[in-house]
Formats: sequence, C-alpha cells, structure tokens
Amino acid sequence: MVLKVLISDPLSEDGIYPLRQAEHIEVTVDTGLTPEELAEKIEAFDALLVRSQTQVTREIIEKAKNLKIVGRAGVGVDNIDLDAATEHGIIVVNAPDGNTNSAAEHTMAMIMSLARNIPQAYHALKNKKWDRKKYVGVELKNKTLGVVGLGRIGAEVAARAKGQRMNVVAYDPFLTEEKAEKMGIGYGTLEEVLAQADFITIHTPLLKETKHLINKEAFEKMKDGVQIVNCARGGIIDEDALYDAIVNKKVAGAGLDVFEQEPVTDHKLLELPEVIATPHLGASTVEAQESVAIDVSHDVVNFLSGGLAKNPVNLPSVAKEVMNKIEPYFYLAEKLGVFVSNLTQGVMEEVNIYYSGELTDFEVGPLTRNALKGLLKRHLGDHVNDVNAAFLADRKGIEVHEHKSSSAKGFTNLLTVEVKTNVGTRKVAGTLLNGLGARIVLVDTYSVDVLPEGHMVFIRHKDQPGAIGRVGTLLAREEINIATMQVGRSNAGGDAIMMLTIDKHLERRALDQLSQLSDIYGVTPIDL
Ligand SMILES: NC(=O)C1=CN([C@@H]2O[C@H](COP(=O)(O)OP(=O)(O)OC[C@H]3O[C@@H](n4cnc5c(N)ncnc54)[C@H](O)[C@@H]3O)[C@@H](O)[C@H]2O)C=CC1
Ligand SMILES: O=C(O)C(=O)COP(=O)(O)O
Repeated sequence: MVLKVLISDPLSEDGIYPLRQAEHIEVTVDTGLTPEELAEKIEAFDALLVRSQTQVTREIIEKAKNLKIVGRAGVGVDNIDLDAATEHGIIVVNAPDGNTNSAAEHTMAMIMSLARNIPQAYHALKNKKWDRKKYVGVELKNKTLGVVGLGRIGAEVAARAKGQRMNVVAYDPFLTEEKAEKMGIGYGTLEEVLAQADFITIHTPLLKETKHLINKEAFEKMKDGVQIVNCARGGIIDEDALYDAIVNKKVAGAGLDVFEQEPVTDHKLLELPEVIATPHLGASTVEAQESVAIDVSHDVVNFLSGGLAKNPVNLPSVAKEVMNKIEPYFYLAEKLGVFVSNLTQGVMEEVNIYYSGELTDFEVGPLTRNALKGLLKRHLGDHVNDVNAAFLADRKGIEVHEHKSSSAKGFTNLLTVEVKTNVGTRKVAGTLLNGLGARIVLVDTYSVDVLPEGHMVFIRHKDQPGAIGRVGTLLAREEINIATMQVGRSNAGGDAIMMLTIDKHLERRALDQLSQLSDIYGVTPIDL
C-alpha cells in the first residue's frame, strides 16, 4: 500500500530525501494552500509535514480521516492543535535539535545589530545619509544579558554572549543555582532577571503560561533604556505594551523576529525607528533547514513503516536502550488488554496494571498505553492507538493505575491487567518466556499456559465428570476443531474453567448451544 505525504510549507529538498526514497511513500509538495484548500485536500493523506506557517487546526484534523502523523520541521508546535491530534490518535513529531544553532546565531545577530544600530545606519546610508553621530552604539562587553527560557536555544545564546564578555543571568523554571554555576552564568527569578538586564532575550515556547509573559508590569520592572530581543514566538511579548514602553523611552530598542500575527507587514511596531525586525528568519539557514527536514522525514518514514518516532511531541519519548528492552512486551500488553476486555461486563471504572519481576526496572508508560489500547479497542474500535489510549480512558472516566512489585510468582517477568467494572473485577496475567515468546498464565484466579493468539473460548463451569466431553462433542458437531485445551478448578466439584483455542471464530449458534449445556456458567469467545 502506498502512503501519501503532503508537504504544505517550504522544506529543504535535500532534507526530504528520506521520504522521496521510501518505496511505499508518495510525496506531494503543495505550499501556500489556504485553510479551506488544505481542509479539502487533507483527507487523502497519511502524513502532513509543516513548518510554522500551516495552521493545523482542529477543523483540519477533523477532516483528516487518514492522517496518522504530523511532522513539524522545526521546534515550535503552537501552530498545531495538539489536543485535537491526540484525541484523533495522530502523533505529532518535531525536529527539536536541527535549528538550535541557527536560532541562537540569529539572536546574537539581533543583539549586536541593536547595540550598534546596524540596520538603521545601513538604511540611512542606502538613502544617501552619512550620519555617524546618530548611530553611536553601546558595547556588549560587561553588559548584562537576561535570558528568559534557558532551553536549547537560550543556553546556546548564553554561551555566545559569554564569548562577547557579557554577564549572563537567566530565568527558567528548571534552572537550578548549581546548573547555572556550572554554565558560568547567574540565575534569578523572572523579576530579578528583568531588573538586572541591559539586554533581554526571550527563548520560551509560546504556551498558555507564557502568553504575554512580558507585559506592561514586566516592562515596569526593567532598567530604563533596556533593549529586548524576541526570536522565540510572537505573543510572548505583549506587542501593545512593548509599543508603549518604546514610545515612553523605557525600552531603547527591540529586535523582533516573530509577531503575534504572521505574516505581517503593516504593524505599528514596524513604524518605530527603535525596532529592528526580520520576517521569522531564526531557523532560515541552509544548514538548519536541511537538518530539520531530514530529522522529521526520518521520523515520518519510520513511523509509517510501523517503527517508532524519535521525537514525538504528544507522547512521552522513551530512550532507545529502554525501548529495545520493553518493545517485546508491547504485544503481550495489548493482547492482555484485549483478553480481559472480553471477559469484563458492565461499565469499566478502574484499570490496574501490575508490573512485576524485571518489568519493575522499566519505564512502563508505553506498556500501559498498549494495554489500554487492547482494552478499549473492543468498544471504541481500531482508531484507538498508543497516542490516544490514555486520553480516551480518561475521557471515559476510567481511572488507570500502574503498580510495580518485585514478586513475580516464579516468573522472571509478569504483567497483570485488572479491570474493575460496576459489576465485578476480572484480571489476566501474562509473561514473556525467554526464547518462547508471550504466554497468558493466569485468568482470574486460575493458572493457565496459553499462547495469546488466534480464536479462543473461555468457559466457566461446574467441576463435574462429563463437562469437558459435552463441550468437545458439541464443538465437533459444529465442525469446530479444538487446537488446545486447558482446564483448571478452584477445588474438586467446585468452580472450574476451560480455555480452548479453536481453529475458527466461535459463531453465535455454537456459542448459544455451549451456553445452554448443563453446568456451564458462562462462555466467552475471545479473538486475539
Ligand atoms: N525564530 C525562529 O525561527 C525559531 C523560534 N523558535 C522558538 O524558540 C522556542 C525555544 O526553542 P528551544 O530552546 O529549542 O526549546 P526548549 O524546549 O529547549 O527551551 C524552552 C525553555 O523555556 C523554558 N520555559 C518554559 N516556560 C517558561 C517560563 N514561563 N519562563 C521561563 N522559561 C520558561 C523551558 O523550561 C525550557 O527550558 C521554541 O518553542 C520556538 O517557539 C525555535 C526555533 C527557531
Ligand atoms: O522551529 C521553530 O520553532 C521556528 O520558529 C522555525 O519556524 P520555521 O520552520 O522557520 O517556520
């Protein structure tokens, strides 16, 4: 089957080579689509690749019936409705490392241009004005740079600013004094950083919490004559407040690469001589564009080929070494989920997943998601996947708990999925046998040893002579071949179970007849 990828923003042609090369992938490049055109087109595509321009809104996602993955060739994903993507089981990946250097260099270019009035002086000279007095600047040496957001780009800017002999002071919710010391920079609260800095540079993502982080009150805390740079996202600085702060001479200069609304050419800030600006060029270098396009193309190819994405945004990413170890359990976790969902009746209220033995060493989130996927698929259908399983469980009001225990009842690893409904609790446990693969080893309180695959019938009955024979005879009459059979009982003459694997799905007629046999309490067909 050929999978279709739409590239709707300009990406480096060299960078998308992994996509062009993949045999089962067909690439369509169509940039500059209107939202309406994209909404009309998107249904045909399995993957969408964007930069910051395409707005991947809920409306687009709802129209994207075949979409499996959105790749963002860059860092910021504020143009993608992540909640909508997660709800629809669409994975979003980005390329977080490829443009760090370029964005940091662009920021330094802004800081230096501001300090020395280069854009203004250039503009004047081009207009035949030789004015040396008007464009006297300031040195960076010994000035304080305040970095707000010390992530990948912020840290690179800090390192470069130190090279300019600047004092650097940063604020980031994850920055500790110890870490700052190691980097040779100062650290403080946002207020402290704003108050100390001669130059301020912003490097946070645009989030609900960072929207208008730099507002009227923040400007009031700054030094008079401060200069400010935003190469992160429009909207982190309140543009009206910045305008007022410049007009009132609080802020001496601003270097803006990003705006609340993009693209923009008519803007009151662009009218001010103190403002220098670029049209969102932070990541626009040959190197960064090639790098982000390669990274995101690899992730899309891998994901569409059934592999794992390296940089998922709406799924926690798991280190490769850990992933190699837990991947064999994915199958088991999903099958246990499917199995127990068939056993349960009533409304699911709580799911407990117990990880025992060597599983306790792992980051088990991906296994939980696979178990939930298996569990929810029965009622919610095949659109349940790793991306939306936890979200869907939450939306259905199901509490999910993970437990770890060192005792694995004699197995080296044991995974137990227990489901509580309003009518009762059912559980099933499985293990991965070294070299032999997955096995179901416990159903409720009964020990079994069954491969989790194919068609099964789980029968609860009274432990009485003839019960097994009656089941065998009936299935033979219905021409249903029994491949394996396991029996278990609580005590002689008490409750017992049969677990059969059969060669085909148990049809309704045979199910009804089995249920009516004497001493049979319940018959559950399970297709794994
Ligand atoms: N102009 C351009 O072309 C480019 C812009 N960007 C923008 O730069 C942003 C940062 O990129 P990276 O450094 O790669 O991301 P990152 O995730 O490595 O760093 C972001 C940092 O901001 C911090 N942060 C979050 N909330 C904060 C708050 N309220 N106050 C202070 N710090 C806060 C985080 O803890 C994190 O350390 C991206 O989200 C993107 O929007 C990125 C690349 C190019
Ligand atoms: O990576 C980012 O967050 C950027 O802002 C770069 O945006 P762009 O890909 O150049 O539209």
